[in-house]
This record gives sequence, structure tokens and C-alpha cells, in this order.
Amino acid sequence: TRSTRPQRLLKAVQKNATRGDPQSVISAIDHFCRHSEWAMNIGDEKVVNELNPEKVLELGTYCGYSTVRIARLLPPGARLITLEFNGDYAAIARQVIAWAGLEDKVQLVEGASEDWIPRMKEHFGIETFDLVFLDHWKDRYLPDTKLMEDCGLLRKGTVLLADNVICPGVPDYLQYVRNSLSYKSCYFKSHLEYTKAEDGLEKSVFLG
Ligand SMILES: C[C@H](C[C@H]1O[C@@H](n2cnc3c(N)ncnc32)[C@H](O)[C@@H]1O)NC(=O)c1cc(-c2ccc(F)cc2)cc(O)c1O
Ligand SMILES: [Mg+2]
Repeated sequence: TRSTRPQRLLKAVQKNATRGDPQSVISAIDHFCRHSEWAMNIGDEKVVNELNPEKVLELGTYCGYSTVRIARLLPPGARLITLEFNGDYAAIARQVIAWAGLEDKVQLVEGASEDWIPRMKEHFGIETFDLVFLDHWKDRYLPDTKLMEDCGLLRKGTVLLADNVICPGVPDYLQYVRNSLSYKSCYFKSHLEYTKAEDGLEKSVFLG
């Protein structure tokens, strides 16, 4: 059978990127997406701010592109936990993360966000997160944000960074973080990865 897009993305990484060099992995995936195929990553325009977080949670790993983008910026000892419920994608992402040499900073968990958010404390010994990157099914952003609040995983100053708030769009989530007194929210206009369509990131700081 014909290979899948994630499998072709992984091949492009193994062919064009240098083991242990995260930047070369990012460039290989950018090149693959921009010139050969479109994949649902955060694009090379949506730069993740230098927040210097110690504890990061990513919802929706896909092929691990944004995982590598974030993890390469983490200081020594910092950790990124990323959740992906599609086993095929998780298998690809694991190899992309390993190729970048970031496996000791990244913990990829194969499972659904709604099942694993309540287990962060007892299973990973996580008190609170410094940064959460929301990039999974768009109708899960709001329920999972409320779940993280209820599980006490957000602290004063935790940053929620939500991808695709315009395209495909997350209207219920935007309405919540922009009107809730518990968040200070701002929008970073960008483009849907590798296209001219408008998209953007919403950055929301939890006020406690
Ligand atoms: C949702 C996907 C990303 C991944 O998330 C995993 N996932 C899901 N729900 C859960 C969960 N509840 N727990 C754990 N993992 C979970 C999944 O399996 C995908 O691998 N991303 C997108 O769909 C996505 C789509 C577009 C896009 C834009 C314009 C178009 F015309 C079409 C598509 C752009 C983007 O930038 C995206 O990110
Ligand atoms: Mg996305």
C-alpha cells in the first residue's frame, strides 16, 4: 500500500536532517511541507515565544514538529509532555523526536488528553505547567482547559498557547479565554501553515 504522509515526512527527516540536530529536523519538515506536501504542523511563521518554561504540556503531537520546535528551546532539566491518541502518528513522532536527539526532554504519551490530564500529578509528579500548547481536535480546547483548571494544573502566570484559532477555528475557546476574568488573552496573527490563509495563535495567561 502507498505510504502515509507522516511516513513520508519521517523519511524526509531521516534523509535530509542530521541526527541530534533539532534545527535540521525543523528545516527538513518545513521543506517537506512547503515544497512537497502540506501537513498540519505549526508553520515556520508561528514562532513559539522564548518563555523559558520548565514544565510544558502539548496536546496533539501529530508528527512531532511543534514538539521539536518547543523542546529545542527548553533549558536543561526542563520537560515537555506531549499527548497523541493516534498510534500511527505517535510512532512517527517518537522517531522524529529521537532523530532530533530530544528524547531526554520529551515524554510522548500515547493516549487522549481527557484521560491523561487528570493523571498528570500522580503519574508524572507534575504540580503545575508553565506552558500548555493546544493543538489537538479543535472542539477539545475548551473542555480540556476547564479540566486543567479543575485539576489544579494551572498556576498564576501559566501560558496557554492555542494553535489554529482562526483556521479551522475554535470560537467557543476564544470566547471563554477572552471574556473570563481568569485570563489575560492576546492574539498573534499569522497564516495557516504554508498557505496564505489567515490563522493565528491565541496566547492566554492564567491569572489564578
Ligand atoms: C488535531 C490535529 C493534531 C493531532 O491531534 C491529535 N488529537 C486530537 N485530539 C486529541 C486528544 N483528545 N488527545 C490527544 N491527541 C489528540 C490528532 O490525532 C492529531 O494527530 N491537528 C489538526 O487537526 C490541525 C488541522 C489543521 C487544518 C487547517 C485547515 C484545514 F483545511 C484542515 C486542517 C491545521 C492545524 O495546524 C492542525 O493542528
Ligand atoms: Mg495545529
